[in-house]
Amino acid sequence: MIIEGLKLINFRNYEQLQLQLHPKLNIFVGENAQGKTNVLEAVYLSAIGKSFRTSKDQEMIFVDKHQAYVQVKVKRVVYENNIELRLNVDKKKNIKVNQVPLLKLGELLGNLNIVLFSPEDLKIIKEGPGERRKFIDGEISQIAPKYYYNLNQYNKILQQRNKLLKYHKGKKLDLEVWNEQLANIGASLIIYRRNFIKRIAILAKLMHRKITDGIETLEIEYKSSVLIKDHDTVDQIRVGFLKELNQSADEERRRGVTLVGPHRDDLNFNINGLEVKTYGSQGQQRTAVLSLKLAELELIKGEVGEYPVLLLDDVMSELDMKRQNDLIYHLKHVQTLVTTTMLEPLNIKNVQDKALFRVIKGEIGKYE
Ligand SMILES: Nc1ncnc2c1ncn2[C@@H]1O[C@H](COP(=O)(O)OP(=O)(O)OP(=O)(O)O)[C@@H](O)[C@H]1O
Repeated sequence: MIIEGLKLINFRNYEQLQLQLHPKLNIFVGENAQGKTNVLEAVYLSAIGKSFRTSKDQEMIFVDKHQAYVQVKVKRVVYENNIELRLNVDKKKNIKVNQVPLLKLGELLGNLNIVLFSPEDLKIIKEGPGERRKFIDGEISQIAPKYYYNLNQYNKILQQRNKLLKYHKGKKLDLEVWNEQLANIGASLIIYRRNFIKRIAILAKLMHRKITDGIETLEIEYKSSVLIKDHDTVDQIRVGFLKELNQSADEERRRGVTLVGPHRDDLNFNINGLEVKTYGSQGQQRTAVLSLKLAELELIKGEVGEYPVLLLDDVMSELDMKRQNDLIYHLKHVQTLVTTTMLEPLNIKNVQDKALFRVIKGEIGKYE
């Protein structure tokens, strides 16, 4: 799929922008704080319904204005999607796809698939399990909106269960009904995660092998908080989950919080048997994330039948020549939006299919 055009009104530092995109490589060049990332943010918003930089929609509205408008025209193999978002200062945002207003944010997912690679993604490797869960949830939600719905349900049940535990901390409490609900929906999340991680792990291993000329083996492993076996069915997982909730009941009462479940899952990244977070060099960590991102492209292609749009925010110039070449090789069939402060470090001389844009103070023109 490709984005044909983008229109912004009062979005971040763009008062008015109408942009035609190239079907392959689009490079946005500009000094710091000119509005390069804002363009990627608008695209991300049209795909996911949220920003990757802020949880407050209001921050994306041009200061002192009341509404921001974002329109993205997506061309897919057999149909087109016209996505429109209106962010409002004092009420919820409105989203339309092909003129039809959406009732829930989840309905937007899948209309435009994207993969974002930004310096922040190193957090997936370097920081706590919450970052890795955010990654898993974001990726699965894009290809399986049912997962997004289940995840929201799970979080609601979890929140209420935690409230009860906290309120009755140290006291006896009957949680049977809550446990049943948590285990039911939690088991389905675990199955989705197990399958997704299995698939992305295979693809990322292949990518990483190629990028490192076969020297490094990247393994990604699902560390489920609930004890599961490889071929457990959803029902077996549900039963196991319930058992663990019962076993940890006393501890939960003491601590006033839910101790078992997908909200405590994690991922392990190993290179040649060593944990990347602890033993990997900066370069290895960056390459592991690159492999993961390339794997995502392939996984989405396998799932929806088309490559997603790739957003590279300020990461290209951080890669060495070999890795840039590997990346560009993989992008032959993928529409890509790249931001950079300088063109020189980018190894793109041999890439014919491209458009260069110059970004200055919320205006975009041809790069001359
Ligand atoms: N709501 C807003 N209204 C008006 N301007 C805004 C708003 N939010 C951000 N900006 C402006 O947008 C600019 C930052 O844009 P952006 O984050 O896209 O920078 P960038 O070109 O990617 O820079 P860098 O290379 O530093 O990452 C800043 O000048 C900032 O003041």
